[in-house]
Amino acid sequence: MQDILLVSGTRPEIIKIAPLYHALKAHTRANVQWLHTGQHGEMAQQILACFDIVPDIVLERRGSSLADFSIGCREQLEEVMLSRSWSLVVVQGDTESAFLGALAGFYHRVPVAHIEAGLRTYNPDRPFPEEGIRQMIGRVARFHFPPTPRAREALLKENIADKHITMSGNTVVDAQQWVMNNRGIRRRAEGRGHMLVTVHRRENWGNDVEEICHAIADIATRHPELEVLFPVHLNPVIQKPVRNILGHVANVKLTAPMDYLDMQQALADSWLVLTDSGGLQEEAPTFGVPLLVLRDETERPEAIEAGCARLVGTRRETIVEQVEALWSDADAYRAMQRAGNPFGDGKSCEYIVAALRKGLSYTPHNQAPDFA
Ligand SMILES: CC(=O)N[C@@H]1[C@@H](OP(=O)(O)OP(=O)(O)OC[C@H]2O[C@@H](n3ccc(=O)[nH]c3=O)[C@H](O)[C@@H]2O)O[C@H](CO)[C@@H](O)[C@@H]1O
Repeated sequence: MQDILLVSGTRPEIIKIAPLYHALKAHTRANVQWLHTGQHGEMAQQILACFDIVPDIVLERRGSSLADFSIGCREQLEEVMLSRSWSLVVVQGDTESAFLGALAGFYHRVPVAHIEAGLRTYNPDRPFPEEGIRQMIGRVARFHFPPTPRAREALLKENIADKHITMSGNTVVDAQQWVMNNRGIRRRAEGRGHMLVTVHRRENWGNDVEEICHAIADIATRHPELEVLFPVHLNPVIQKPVRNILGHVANVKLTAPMDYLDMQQALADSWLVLTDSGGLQEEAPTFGVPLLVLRDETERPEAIEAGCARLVGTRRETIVEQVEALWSDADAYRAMQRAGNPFGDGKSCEYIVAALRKGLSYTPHNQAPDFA
């Protein structure tokens, strides 16, 4: 029996690996083991529960600094790697957990599969440290699953052999389909719906968060009939300015971070999304909800090119102008709504399982593949 190790650490990783876990369990005879590194704690448990996943291995988070977390995680991963003869390690994205999972596979000569491969800004400072981590995982992975043609091109330019690359779309869309099918998520709002806002990225800490909040206050004041829903990240760097600037605006509802199902429901019920989140850029088009990206650049330009999102940056006046433009121009709004989702068709896991089945059957210690 082939033993496959799925490594997760943060909220977005769990969301994007969850549908693959279910697909591998349903369509192969492999022994699929879910490992959680503990990088995100309580928030991770919530998301795992949404997808009916109980991790097989949970590492103990040692220390609060990234260095301490890394050292502890590396040590414990070493024990896990030695505990059996793994056939494959699967990592997703660009976190420390993904990097350590990939490194563990690499050192033990176990093939590494990288989901959401090939995202690039080629600016190691933005996003930091993700851009560097993505590139490093790309160097050690055997199977690369870029979500889009652009991501595939980036990998080819980095001299990764075509035969090791399978363009799969983003599994985030599979995750959405899973909750639509299994949890009944669908649009329930009547009329326009609310404006959903999230901000958490490091690049926006400080003055940019304040500018964004002032813009939201301006919009909410001009349109008292528009409800603004803002799940506020727990980081005090975000909490403080958001509560100071928006805490008393009547039609702005500040909430705790939402669990994944509530977030998908909130997304489905939105008129417009304002965010610096990567995941939401990929998710909003599934529900046909236009999105404004509160950043100066994005490693997901596909949404901008497809027309379902606009890059607006963090200047107060520009944000207000862009929201007003969509408020008053029904045609422009509809065009964004109808652009479709450039990140995937909900079949990414099917493509990934097929590619792994083919690829793994050639590795020497897997003479009799268990992929049925
Ligand atoms: C540079 C970059 O782009 N990096 C990305 C970034 O990920 P991100 O920006 O997508 O992260 P978030 O916005 O935190 O998560 C999004 C997911 O969470 C759900 N969500 C959100 C708020 C909430 O209240 N409840 C929820 O359920 C939401 O629907 C969505 O699915 O960092 C990760 C490393 O941490 C990286 O791997 C990832 O490339």
